[in-house]
Amino acid sequence: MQQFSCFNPSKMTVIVENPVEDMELYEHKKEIHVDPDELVSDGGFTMPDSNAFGQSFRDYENAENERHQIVERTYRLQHINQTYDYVKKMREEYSRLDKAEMSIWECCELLNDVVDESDPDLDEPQIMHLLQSAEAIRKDYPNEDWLHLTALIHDLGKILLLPRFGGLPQWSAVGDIFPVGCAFDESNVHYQFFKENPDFNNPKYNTKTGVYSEGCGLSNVLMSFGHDDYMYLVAKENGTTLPSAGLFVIRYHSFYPLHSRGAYKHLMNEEDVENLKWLQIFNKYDLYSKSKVPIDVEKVKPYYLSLIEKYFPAKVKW
Ligand SMILES: O[C@H]1[C@H](O)[C@@H](O)[C@H](O)[C@@H](O)[C@H]1O
Ligand SMILES: [Fe+2]
Ligand SMILES: [Fe+2]
Repeated sequence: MQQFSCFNPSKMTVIVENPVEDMELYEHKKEIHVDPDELVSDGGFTMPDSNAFGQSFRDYENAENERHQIVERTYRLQHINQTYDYVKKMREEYSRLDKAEMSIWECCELLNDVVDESDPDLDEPQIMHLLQSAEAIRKDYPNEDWLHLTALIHDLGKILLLPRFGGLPQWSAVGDIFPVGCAFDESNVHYQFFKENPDFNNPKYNTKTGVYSEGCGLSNVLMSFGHDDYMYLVAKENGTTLPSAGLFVIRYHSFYPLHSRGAYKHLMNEEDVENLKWLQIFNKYDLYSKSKVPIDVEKVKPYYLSLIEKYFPAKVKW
């Protein structure tokens, strides 16, 4: 894996958004300067050669894999049903944040009841995945506490599957994400299922830029609705002080066609290009920390509670 090859640890600037401002406008930003010496690109965390089932990671073709059919069904429904209109409707509904009030840690605990049917690499409770990815990234980037917290919360949006949060179907909560309103790129997994999406043949939505323009910036692009966008909305609307790179990682961590295959780059603006470097770092820990090695929750809990207190209000609207 050469995911770091494009990461140039020269003096980096991370933009922090003022949470009360409309972030789509990218105004009123504070800047944090990160010391590049703190950034260890390959330290304590070792990437495994195969996943917890002894197979290669992200193998969507392997019919021997018993989870294969469940995963394929999820993607089939996702690709057929996630249309431009559907996404607009869901974003409106979930921007209201009227489902619950609870702390970030309470939400982590809720993830124990969530099963993700899009993931060929993981059948552990989701809370383990949160802690495994956070602890893995902490090993290599000990001083970037915002990155540890970003990892801890990146998948919390999967509560969308629980009845209290709308009990959404798997295809509207998990899996890789992609833009709607422009042509679906062939690098999406199980691309063939898009042919049954009503937008596939709609000339408004099926050209390379569709309803967007070159370099318009990802924040102006509607993404298929799921746990990434929901958690981004929750973090932003509750006034998190996480830097813009943290919000970007949360919002696009499932955008594999972009961060791992380089598709849709024509929609990015300069700030996206900067933030993508962090996302590509993050992805290594998100994907390759999925294992059967458990984390002692009680031991690490005080550390994560301190980060939650630093970056979030005590009660968060969901
Ligand atoms: O199956 C996985 C899982 O749902 C992850 O949480 C998501 O971020 C990935 O993109 C997806 O491939
Ligand atoms: Fe995810
Ligand atoms: Fe994840």
